[in-house]
Amino acid sequence: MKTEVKICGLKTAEAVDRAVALGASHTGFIFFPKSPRNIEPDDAGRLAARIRGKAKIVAVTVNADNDDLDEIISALSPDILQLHGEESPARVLNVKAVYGLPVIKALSIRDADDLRRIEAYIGIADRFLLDAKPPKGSELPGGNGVSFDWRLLEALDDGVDYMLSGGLNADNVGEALAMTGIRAIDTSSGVESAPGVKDLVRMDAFFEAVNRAEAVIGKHAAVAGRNT
Ligand SMILES: O=C(O)c1ccccc1N[C@@H]1O[C@H](COP(=O)(O)O)[C@@H](O)[C@H]1O
Repeated sequence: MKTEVKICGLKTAEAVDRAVALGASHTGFIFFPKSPRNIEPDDAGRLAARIRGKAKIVAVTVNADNDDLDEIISALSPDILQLHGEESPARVLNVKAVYGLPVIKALSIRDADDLRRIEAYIGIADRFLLDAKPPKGSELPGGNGVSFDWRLLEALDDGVDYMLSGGLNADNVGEALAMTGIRAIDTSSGVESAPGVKDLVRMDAFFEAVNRAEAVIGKHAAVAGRNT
């Protein structure tokens, strides 16, 4: 099974084109003024037009109100909304009812209690994005380049559909895929040369690492299959 890869925080045509050429399944555009990856809705709409239909277009928002969502959705026409703030289950339901778009609810994880917060959103959010808790002092709820303890995911019910996020880069993504068994991942700062600056070489390296890990995992599965 091919790993779904979301490249988030895209701001340039070069980065958008490269992400899709490399096989990204999802492209993320950040609407959060404090972020170095913040993009104006019209600019995001122009970039998304280059790749619409080739990869899912995800609008990433943080505690956005309906006025903000109206503007973003009308400029971008995203396939998916990623709610990366403290949106309650009731707010997620409301957003889905008003806009009729699938919602990825991001949750920040540091310990087992954080992971249990998923339960309140089951049957409401279409998918989850599990990110690390921001370090103390960070103004960003995501995009901090930090990972959480992936062993916590062992406690997660098999039926929970999520993307793994937080500090993934070419050096650790193979281990993340092998350890968690997840086939849906998300990265932002791990493919940048500076905050908000996507680096095509790092993007290439990230996808190479994913492809290498898939080949190894596939081989192990084939051997296991022969031995059963
Ligand atoms: O990237 C940001 O600046 C950002 C701002 C506000 C909300 C979410 C944001 N990013 C999300 O966080 C993940 C993880 O980032 P990283 O790989 O650890 O840098 C990113 O992919 C976005 O979905």
